[in-house]
Amino acid sequence: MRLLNIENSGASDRVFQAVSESLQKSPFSFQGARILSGQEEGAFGWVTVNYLDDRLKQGLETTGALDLGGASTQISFISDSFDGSESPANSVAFRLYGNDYNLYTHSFLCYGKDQVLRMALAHQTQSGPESILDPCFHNGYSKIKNYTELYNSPCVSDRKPTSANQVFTHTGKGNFYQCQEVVKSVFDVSKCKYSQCSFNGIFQPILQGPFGAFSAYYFVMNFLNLTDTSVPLQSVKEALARHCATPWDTIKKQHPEIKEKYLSEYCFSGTYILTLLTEGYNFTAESYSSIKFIKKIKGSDAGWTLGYMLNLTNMIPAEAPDTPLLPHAGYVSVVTIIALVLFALFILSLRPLWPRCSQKPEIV
Ligand SMILES: O=c1[nH]cnc2c1ncn2[C@@H]1O[C@H](COP(=O)(O)OP(=O)(O)O)[C@@H](O)[C@H]1O
Repeated sequence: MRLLNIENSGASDRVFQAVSESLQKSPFSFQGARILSGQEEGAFGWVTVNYLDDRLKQGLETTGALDLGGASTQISFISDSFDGSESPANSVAFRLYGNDYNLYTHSFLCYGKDQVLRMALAHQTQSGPESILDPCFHNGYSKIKNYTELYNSPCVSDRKPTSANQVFTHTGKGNFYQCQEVVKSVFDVSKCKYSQCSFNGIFQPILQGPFGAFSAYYFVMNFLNLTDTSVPLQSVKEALARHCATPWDTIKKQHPEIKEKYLSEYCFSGTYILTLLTEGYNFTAESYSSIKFIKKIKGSDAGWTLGYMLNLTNMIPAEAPDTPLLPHAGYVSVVTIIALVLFALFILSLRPLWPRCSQKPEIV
C-alpha cells in the first residue's frame, strides 16, 4: 500500500474506501484504516516477537526482528551502542512493563523480495534486449515477459529502457554465484555519513542478537530446507548453489504441488536473503547462527499485526504490575490462620457466660 500510494494515490484511496465501506458493515467496532509507516511495521514486528516469547514482562534480553515482505523489508533490534542520537529517524522509544527500550528500526521500501526481483531484472535489461540469460532462474526456465509490466513500479520505473521492444524472453541459467553478483548490484554500500551503515547510506548500529526472521524469510528458507542456522553459512550457500543448478524440469517434477511462480523464484529469493543478511546487514559467518527462521511463536504468527493490536488496545502496560509480597497460597494460609485466631479469641471472650461446673453436695 505504501508503494501504491506513491505510484497512484487515487487507486490507494479507492482501496481504503472499499475497505472502510466493507468493515463498517461488519459487527466489529471499526475505528478506521490507514497505511502503516515502515517504522511502525518494524517496531510492531519486534513487539510481537518479544511479547510472544514473554521477554517483555520478564525484562529479559530482547530478540531482534527481521521481516521480509513482497515490497519492503524491516530490521529492528536493541543495541547497547544505540541511543537514538546518531539517527533519530531510526529510533522508537518504548516503556513496557516498567522497562525503557530504545529500539533501532529501519524499513527498506522496494527491498521486499518481489520488488528486488524487479530491480535485479531491471539491472539485466538496461539495454532493452530481446532476451536475457538470468543466473537466478533454473536452467530450462523460459518465459516471455512484458517490459511495461516489469517497470510498472516506483522501485524501477525511472530505469525503463527506451527501447522499441514490448517483451523479452526471460531464460534461466541456474548459477548461484553469478546470481549473487546480480543481487549485490541492488545494494549501494559506497556511501555512509554515519559511524556505520547497512546499505544505501542508512545508519545501522552494531548488530546485537538473537534475531527472529519471519514472513518470506521463513517461507523461502523453509522450502529450501535451510532453516537450521547451526549449519555453517558456507554449507548453506553450497546447498543453495545445488538448488539453483537443478534443471527447471527436475524442480517441477520434484514439487508438482507448489505454484510455479513461487517454485521458479526460490533460487532468486534464497540468494537475495543470504545477500541481504551478509552484504546488506553485515551478518558474518559467526553471527548468522544467531538468526532463527520462524513462522509461529507459541501458535501465533510472527508479524506486525499482533504487536499493533497489543499497542492499540493498551494490552502491554507501561509500568510493571505491582508484584504481590506473597504468592496466592501464602495469602490463603495467612487469612486462614487469622480467621482461626479470631475465632479462638471470640470463644474465649464468651468465657464468663460458660456454665460453671456444679459441685456435688457433700454427703455427711
Ligand atoms: O509459500 C510461499 N512461498 C514463497 N513466497 C510466499 C509464500 N507465501 C507468501 N509468499 C510471498 O512472501 C512475500 C511476503 O508476503 P507478505 O504478505 O508478508 O508481503 P507484504 O509484507 O509485502 O504484504 C510476498 O512476496 C508473498 O508473495
